Parts: sequence; C-alpha cells; structure tokens
Amino acid sequence: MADVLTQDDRPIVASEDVKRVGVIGAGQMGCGIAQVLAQAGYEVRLSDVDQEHLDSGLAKIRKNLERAVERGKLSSGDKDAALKRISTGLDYTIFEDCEIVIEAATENEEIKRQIFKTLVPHLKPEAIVATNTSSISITRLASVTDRPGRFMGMHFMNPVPVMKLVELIRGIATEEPTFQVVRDMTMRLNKTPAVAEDFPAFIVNRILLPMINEAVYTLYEGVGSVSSIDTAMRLGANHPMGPLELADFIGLDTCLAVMHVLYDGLADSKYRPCPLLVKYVEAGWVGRKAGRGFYDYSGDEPVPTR
Ligand SMILES: CC(=O)CC(=O)SCCNC(=O)CCNC(=O)[C@H](O)C(C)(C)COP(=O)(O)OP(=O)(O)OC[C@H]1O[C@@H](n2cnc3c(N)ncnc32)[C@H](O)[C@@H]1OP(=O)(O)O
Ligand SMILES: NC(=O)C1=CN([C@@H]2O[C@H](COP(=O)(O)OP(=O)(O)OC[C@H]3O[C@@H](n4cnc5c(N)ncnc54)[C@H](OP(=O)(O)O)[C@@H]3O)[C@@H](O)[C@H]2O)C=CC1
Repeated sequence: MADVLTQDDRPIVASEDVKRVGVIGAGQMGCGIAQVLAQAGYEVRLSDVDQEHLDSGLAKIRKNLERAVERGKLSSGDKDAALKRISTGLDYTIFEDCEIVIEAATENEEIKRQIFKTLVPHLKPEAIVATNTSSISITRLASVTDRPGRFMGMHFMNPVPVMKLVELIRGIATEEPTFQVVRDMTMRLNKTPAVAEDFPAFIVNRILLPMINEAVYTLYEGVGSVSSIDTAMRLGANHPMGPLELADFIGLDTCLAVMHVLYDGLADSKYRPCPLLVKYVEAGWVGRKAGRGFYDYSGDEPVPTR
C-alpha cells in the first residue's frame, strides 16, 4: 500500500499494488472484463446473482481464449494461466482482498445502488470501486458508498477483448490518486483511455445511442427494412455493423436504459426512446443474448424480424 493520504485520510492503493480485481456481473461485459484482466496478469474474482451465469460466463471466456490459441495469438500455457487466475463466487466475501472492484451488472440504477451498498462493507478501506455503467451518473452512484473519493466510471466497449477504448469518468468527488490508479490499469490492459465528464451517457453513448434510436425510428416509420437499414449503414457509412445489428449486439434493454437516462437527464425530446424499441424490450426480444431482437438468432444465420 502506498503512503499517499487523500481527502478522507485513508491510504489509497498504489498502481503497483493492484493484484486482485473483482468483477460484479457475469454478463457479456463482466466476462469480457474478467478475461482481459486475467490475460494482463491480475487475479480476478467474478461474481453474479446466478451460478449458471458464472458457469456459462467462464465457458465463454475459455472458448474465446481457445480461439486465440487456434489463431496463434496466445500460447496454450498463457491461456491456462489466465483461466487459473479467475475465481468465481455468488457473494461479496470474494472481494475482501481486492484492490479494485469493477461493477458490470445490469444497466439499472436501483440494482447498481443496491450492489454498492451491499458491497462496501466487504471491502478493504483503501479499495477502489469502479462502474462500467453505460450512462448513469457516477456522482449519484458514488454517493451510496462510503468512499465517493475512491469511486469512478471505467466504461469498457463491447466486445471488450477487441475494443481499444475505455472511457474514464470522474464523479464530482473522485480523488486524483483514484483516477491515476484506474488510468494505469487501463494502460496495462493495453487499452486507450478517453476522459469524459460526468454527463448522461458520457461521450460514446451520447453520440452512438441516438444514432441507434434513430435507426429504430427509421424502421418504425417504414423508411427501410431491418436489412436495408443495416446494409445502408454498413456499406454507405462504412460501419462494421449496421445500427440494428449493433443494437442487438449491445442488448436492446441496455440501449433503452441509456435512452431513458439521456431523455431524463438532458430533458430534450430528441432523446425520446422509439416506441418500437420499447415494444421489443417489453416483449423480451432484447437482442442476441435473448436469441431474438431485430434479428432472430435461432437458426444458423440471423434472420431479420421485419
Ligand atoms: C453500449 C456501450 O455502453 C458502449 C459500447 O460498447 S457500444 C458498442 C461498441 N462496439 C462496436 O461498435 C462494435 C462494432 N463491431 C465491430 O467492431 C466488429 O463487427 C467486431 C469487432 C465485433 C467483429 O469484427 P469482424 O471483423 O466482423 O468479425 P471477426 O473477423 O469474426 O472478428 C474480428 C476479431 O474480433 C474477435 N471477436 C469478434 N467478436 C468477439 C466477441 N464477441 N468476443 C471476443 N472477441 C471477438 C474475433 O475473435 C477476431 O479476433 P482475431 O482478429 O484475433 O482473430
Ligand atoms: N452491452 C454493451 O454493449 C455494454 C454494456 N455496458 C454496461 O455494462 C453493464 C453490463 O452490461 P451487459 O454485460 O451487456 O449486460 P448483461 O445483461 O449481459 O449482464 C448483466 C449481468 O449482471 C447480472 N446481475 C443482475 N443483477 C445483479 C446483481 N445484483 N449482482 C450481480 N450481478 C447481477 C445479470 O443477471 P440476470 O440476467 O440474472 O439479471 C447478468 O448476468 C451495464 O451497466 C451496461 O450498461 C457497457 C459497455 C457496453
């Protein structure tokens, strides 16, 4: 532990002392984050509310690493070592020895607030808490913890092992040493940080999600079909995925949650979630992870639903 005192007079962990990192939520993001942490040499503690999610998450990480070995990007020994560094558990006692815990559970403020309240009594006093939220106020989330100075946003992009960016967001109370430690960790993960202020949806999603929402309006108003909209944006704007394909990839529940945060937080009607997006989420058609969104994923190839 470094001998650095900050506003709340407790020593804060130093970058070189960060060895054990917790991840809360074994969904697509939590598993991706756990994978890149383990590959970078951190001991990872991964938790979720559901043992099945932990089992399927670990299987997904194993598959990703095996694919990297097959493609000659990773040695078999490094794959085994990375897998060995990940342990799992259903309760927060697994985080007692962690220097940093990254929350990557469902994009729902109430769920996240509950997680942080339950989590902090289990942490070392000097531990840092980060959230991978796509949109929610870092300052508000920090305020439910006993350590707003040791709290910040660390927003990875999906798929985590491939995407180079991590948005770093300070809340109003985030202390500089916290920021430095999280930035150093971002670099060790071989990612590029971009600093964003604590405004609804930060930078990437402030720009990307209204574009996706507009694509859903374009579908809703019959301007184009699912495949024509996606083809238009892939070939016409050189996007690697069409906006509806990307929405399914992100999760329509997450897309809708981000639009709500933009609409509520910025009080501007241009962020109104498209009613068709709302309907798909209400139907449980939340994208790839549910087997159905703007595409149906039950067959060999995704089939457009409209
Ligand atoms: C919502 C938020 O809060 C913020 C966000 O994340 S917004 C979403 C941001 N992400 C994007 O915009 C992604 C857009 N899509 C893409 O960039 C690309 O389609 C893609 C990288 C996902 C796939 O690329 P592709 O060229 O079509 O596919 P493919 O050739 O199969 O894969 C390229 C590499 O990515 C890897 N990859 C693809 N999907 C992956 C996944 N889900 N997990 C891990 N690795 C993956 C592949 O293994 C492959 O690796 P190698 O080069 O080492 O072999
Ligand atoms: N999807 C994306 O492209 C991106 C998402 N993010 C953010 O990352 C976070 C996670 O998103 P993503 O991985 O896509 O979502 P997923 O739906 O894939 O995963 C969320 C996981 O969290 C679990 N969970 C729910 N409540 C709790 C809890 N109290 N404690 C622990 N785990 C819990 C869920 O379980 P169950 O399903 O049983 O509820 C699920 O396994 C969100 O904040 C999202 O905004 C950030 C960048 C990109």
